[in-house]
Amino acid sequence: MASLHIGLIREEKIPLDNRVAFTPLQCQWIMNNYPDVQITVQPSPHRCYKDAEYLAAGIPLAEDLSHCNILLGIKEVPVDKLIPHKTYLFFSHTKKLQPQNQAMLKAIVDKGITLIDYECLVHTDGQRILGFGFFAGVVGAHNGLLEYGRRTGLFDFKRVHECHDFQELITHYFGVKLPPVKIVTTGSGRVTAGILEVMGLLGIKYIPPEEFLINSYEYPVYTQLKAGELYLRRSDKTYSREDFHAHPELYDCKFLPYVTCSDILMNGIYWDKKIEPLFTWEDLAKENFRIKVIADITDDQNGSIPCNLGDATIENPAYGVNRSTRKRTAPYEDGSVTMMAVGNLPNELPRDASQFFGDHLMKYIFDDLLKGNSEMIDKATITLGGQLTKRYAYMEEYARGVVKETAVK
Ligand SMILES: NC(=O)c1ccc[n+]([C@@H]2O[C@H](COP(=O)([O-])OP(=O)(O)OC[C@H]3O[C@@H](n4cnc5c(N)ncnc54)[C@H](O)[C@@H]3O)[C@@H](O)[C@H]2O)c1
Repeated sequence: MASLHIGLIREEKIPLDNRVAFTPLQCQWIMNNYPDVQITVQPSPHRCYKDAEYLAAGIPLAEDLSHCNILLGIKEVPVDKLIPHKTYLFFSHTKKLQPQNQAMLKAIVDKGITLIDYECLVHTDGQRILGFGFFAGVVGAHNGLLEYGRRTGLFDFKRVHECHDFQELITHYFGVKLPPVKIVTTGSGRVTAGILEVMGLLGIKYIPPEEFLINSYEYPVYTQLKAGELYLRRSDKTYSREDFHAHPELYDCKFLPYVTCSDILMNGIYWDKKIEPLFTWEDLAKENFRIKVIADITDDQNGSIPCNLGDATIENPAYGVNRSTRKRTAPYEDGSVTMMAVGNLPNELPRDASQFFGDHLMKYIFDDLLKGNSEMIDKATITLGGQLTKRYAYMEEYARGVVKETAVK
């Protein structure tokens, strides 16, 4: 194996991200276990792991990373920070020809850069390898409960970002006795795994969907609706995963009965424009709409949750939506549903989110990255030395800077 020098770049996209691809201890482990690998960290005042923590772990800091062959970041890299002829790994958000990143991809081509996109790294069954969904689910579930507690005045939680890390958050759950709240969760991916983690930590009892629909409980309970329980093909009332993914427009959504028997909705299901929303504005305005708080972790504006009117912030994660006027209100106003909708939830637990990410990077990607000649890496390589690879040839006009009206956001 040839010797390799990895650089961890400082996040520069505004708003500044606090996550990182490898923690100090992960860097130390790599340097101890891979004698041919060196790591250098670009100093950063806003990274969740401080420069001093990298130094304490024996990882050198340097502003200039021009000696590194591979540069690892998280978010898009500003054009003027891209170093020519390097190999970069980060979430580029370019494969759907997103207009906001077109200039960056053009610069990547012009500067002869190799771009490997984390989002395109998949297992052989097509499942994405890297993502931050689990901690989005943890933070979203916590925030959903917190908003319910504040809305009803029944209990209060500390904010997640005021905790050092997940371990500290868990200590705040000791001895918490929640009121008899009914929580409906959707999805089965990483986000939902994070939601279920919080349900488990708080001792909230799982109830199967069919029982949840008809029963009341004197203790807190939740149910989980996976896609197969939420969507049925209109023609024959069946569900097949492949068919649903290929033809979601042929499926009806079966969520409606749950709006009348749930207090909190925690939404973690994948959505796109062809998939029916969970309910309509008309349903929201009805007397029997019982849900008081929606933690929309999936967080598509006007998406699976029609009353998602856009993002709130980590500082103020919730707003209200008046059920009749459909207007944004203060979070807990009478006649409104409380919406918790934040697009960067993992940034509330950046140390854990980074560690989780780095673990998966080490486990599933690192060896392929070092040895080269990897199909998995090839599939995620958008540009090689500034040339679009065959798989991404459809981006040719976009990469040249040609503006098309069909591009998606
Ligand atoms: N608010 C935030 O901070 C935040 C953070 C991370 C993820 N998210 C969002 O949460 C949602 C879920 O993320 P996740 O990490 O759990 O995803 P995941 O990749 O772990 O799971 C997605 C699930 O959707 C299914 N799916 C994939 N493609 C599909 C298709 N074309 N049609 C129907 N179903 C499909 C998969 O089978 C899988 O079960 C996504 O929309 C994601 O963008 C939000």
